[in-house]
Amino acid sequence: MTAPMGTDNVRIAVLGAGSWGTVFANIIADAADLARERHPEAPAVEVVLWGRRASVVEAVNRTSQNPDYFPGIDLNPRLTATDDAAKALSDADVVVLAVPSQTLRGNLVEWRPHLREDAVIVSLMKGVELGTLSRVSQIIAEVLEFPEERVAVVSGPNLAREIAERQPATAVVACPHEETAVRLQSLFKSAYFRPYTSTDLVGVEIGGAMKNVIGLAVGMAEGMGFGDNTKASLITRGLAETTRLAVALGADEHTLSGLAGMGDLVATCSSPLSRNRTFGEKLGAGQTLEQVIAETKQTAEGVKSSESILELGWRHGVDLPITEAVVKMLHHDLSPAEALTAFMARSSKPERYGV
Ligand SMILES: NC(=O)c1ccc[n+]([C@@H]2O[C@H](COP(=O)([O-])OP(=O)(O)OC[C@H]3O[C@@H](n4cnc5c(N)ncnc54)[C@H](O)[C@@H]3O)[C@@H](O)[C@H]2O)c1
Ligand SMILES: O=P(O)(O)OC[C@H](O)CO
Repeated sequence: MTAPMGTDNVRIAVLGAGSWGTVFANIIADAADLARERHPEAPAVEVVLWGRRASVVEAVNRTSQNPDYFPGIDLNPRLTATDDAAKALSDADVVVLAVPSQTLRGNLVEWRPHLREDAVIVSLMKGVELGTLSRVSQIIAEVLEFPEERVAVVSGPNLAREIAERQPATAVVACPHEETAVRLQSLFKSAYFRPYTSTDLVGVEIGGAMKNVIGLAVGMAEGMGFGDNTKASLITRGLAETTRLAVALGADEHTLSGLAGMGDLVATCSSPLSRNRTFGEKLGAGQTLEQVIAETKQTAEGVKSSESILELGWRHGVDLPITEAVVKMLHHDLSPAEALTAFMARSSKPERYGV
């Protein structure tokens, strides 16, 4: 990896013009403007957003807004969009992926012929694939046959709406190859978005995927009318089971107390902006799964990933009681009240076990 993120101009394609893809493309464009303002000799960065729907693409190009997701919020005017993936990918040095985790494998097969062989791929996704139990970076490496130094992940407490409003936020850019993480960090650092680096891809990805499941559980507690003790208990024990699984998969325990672990868990479990928490809240308030799915227009990754994460736990002999309760409620007709009773009645144990 040389020119893409060195001194030459950079072309970045962001695939997925939904909530996070739109905002992340905007971060990159704003970051490039700031870099140029401070260092006029900095490489030029071109950002192109790919979306499936022609109406969204047309609106971004004509009005510099994405009215379906963020009406009234102005995006960087240098951001352009296309519904032609081949065009977006043509000559892209960095390809950022922001589609649902469960569709990614099929999307990548379609996009692969258009990708540059030396491109760097960055996942913004927070899920674990059903069936294969693969993390997103593993899907990318497998389908594209890319080496680990060209696959990275960005994760953290990043509720898209707040960052669309350019409120300050932080994140982690993870890649086993530190130099890649550092170069991406410099491309993504704007006045309001501060990425840190990590080489712990496993910890960062498991933190991101599991906080969605715990967010569903906390939402259910909220919907059932429970208060802050219940929610704090779920968050804290949720972090314990996230850490157990991540460490069993080879992660560094400390990653889970960082931004991609505790940070994201707190943001998701506290915010009405979280799709996962909101989804759980509606279930806890008594709506059926079908009703909530019908009302949910954006991706709530935890609904499907709860099942693959539970299976990962079984495969590695890791106890995931909150995840198990969420799976039973979502997919096996256990009521939130029954799940809570079963959770509270589990055998007694010391607070620190298994890690
Ligand atoms: N929204 C956030 O605040 C946020 C923050 C951090 C990470 N994430 C993660 O980013 C990923 C994307 O989430 P999002 O919030 O942008 O979701 P979203 O539902 O807002 O957007 C998903 C995008 O993927 C597209 N899409 C849906 N099905 C597709 C398919 N079969 N093929 C190709 N494209 C398809 C949609 O058209 C849409 O543009 C998720 O893994 C999510 O966990 C989201
Ligand atoms: O809306 P959610 O629940 O997918 O959460 C969004 C982000 O992942 C928060 O960091």
